[in-house]
Amino acid sequence: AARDHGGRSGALTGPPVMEEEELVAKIDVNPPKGTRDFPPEEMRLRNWLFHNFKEVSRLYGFEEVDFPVLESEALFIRKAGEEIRDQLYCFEDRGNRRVALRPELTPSLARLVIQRGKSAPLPLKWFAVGQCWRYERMTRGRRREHYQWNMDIIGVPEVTAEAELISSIVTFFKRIGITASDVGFKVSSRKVLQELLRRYSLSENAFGKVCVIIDKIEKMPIEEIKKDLTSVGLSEDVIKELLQVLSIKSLAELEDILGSGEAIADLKYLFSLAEKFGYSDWIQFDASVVRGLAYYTGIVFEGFDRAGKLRAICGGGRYDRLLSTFGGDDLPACGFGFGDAVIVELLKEKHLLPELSLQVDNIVCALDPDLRGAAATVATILRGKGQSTDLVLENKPLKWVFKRAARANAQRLILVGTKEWEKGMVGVKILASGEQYEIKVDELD
Ligand SMILES: OCc1cccc(Br)n1
Repeated sequence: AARDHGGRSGALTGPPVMEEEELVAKIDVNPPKGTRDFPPEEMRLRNWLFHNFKEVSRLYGFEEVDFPVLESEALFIRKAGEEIRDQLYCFEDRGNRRVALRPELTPSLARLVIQRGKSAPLPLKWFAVGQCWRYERMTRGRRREHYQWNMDIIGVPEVTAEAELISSIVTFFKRIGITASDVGFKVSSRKVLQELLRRYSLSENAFGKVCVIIDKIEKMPIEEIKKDLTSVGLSEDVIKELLQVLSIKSLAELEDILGSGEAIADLKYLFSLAEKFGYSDWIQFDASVVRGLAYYTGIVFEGFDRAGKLRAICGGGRYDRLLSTFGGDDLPACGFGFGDAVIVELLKEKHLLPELSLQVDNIVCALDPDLRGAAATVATILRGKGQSTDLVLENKPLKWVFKRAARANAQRLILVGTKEWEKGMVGVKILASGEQYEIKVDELD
């Protein structure tokens, strides 16, 4: 085919055919599988959510911390068969180091606490909002990343710490319009299991595995649960008794079986504190709550939607032995994780998604190309006053400027015209009312 100067074929109807070496395959413009972009409208919702996370953390006197998304793989290798380990996003880096994209924030927090050692003034009240990763086979089409809000209290052995954390989540829910009729917290303690299993010689390591297995009780057939429990050494009778205890929904009934040990004492204290915090109608005892992380050692809780349509909204608990698993000295610790996905599904269900749109105070436009500099001066003055200002950077018809102003919900349109500028003035149009007037630049407020 004849070639024109651009090296393209002479074909007049088809698309331009590039030279072989010029051929560039169009890249996939979607984000990697299981990940999300945050275009402006999504980013506004995310910022709104994170602002509420951070505002509650501030209200509770917590300090913000953060850690690398990339951590040593060793931080997450626990022996209890957790899902979080099966789905670890791990690889070997160019220095042949085994590393992983963090699947949760708590191990990083524990690492930093150990690093800070005795210099850290206890109790520590730290919070973080960070992206966490898992490598899940996309068969289920689920996401591979989410952002998690964490709040942790390090150095307080009393249940007052767990009560404080649950209070902070209730405060968050209230801020965004979620009520106790929408959401509740199932609360229990791993000490229930511990005290029950202490009657049978079960190894420490097996305890973590038992908890991880039980956490799947609503997600797997009961026969599989029983098979897994047998594989960690529980007899048929013990499994039967265990499953019976897990169905208990009242503390009184639990006390009849367990007697008055630490588990009951902790739970009674937590429920009495809930009364004082004013969130009694948000929480209920449920012995089946164990959470799927092996390192919990005491109170555990999870936020659930009462309509039963969604996965757990958040979850947490006490983890008094985590630091020593990393070679540090143990410190009492508790915390929770709150993901950014289920909560948005809940807000959609409840028609509580906030109306968030782009807002600017001013749009500044030069009516003549020679006034671009003047328009830049005006925009700088307005920005110096803390006013968000969109400066039109090219020659555009007024129709275009008005359209952009409407899209940006601009309060004012500032027009820089030759006649006005000669008098040191600009034209102002209040877009809501249509009112328009001229004003001296140095009187702009
Ligand atoms: O909730 C577990 C989890 C961990 C990392 C990333 C995602 Br998505 N989900």
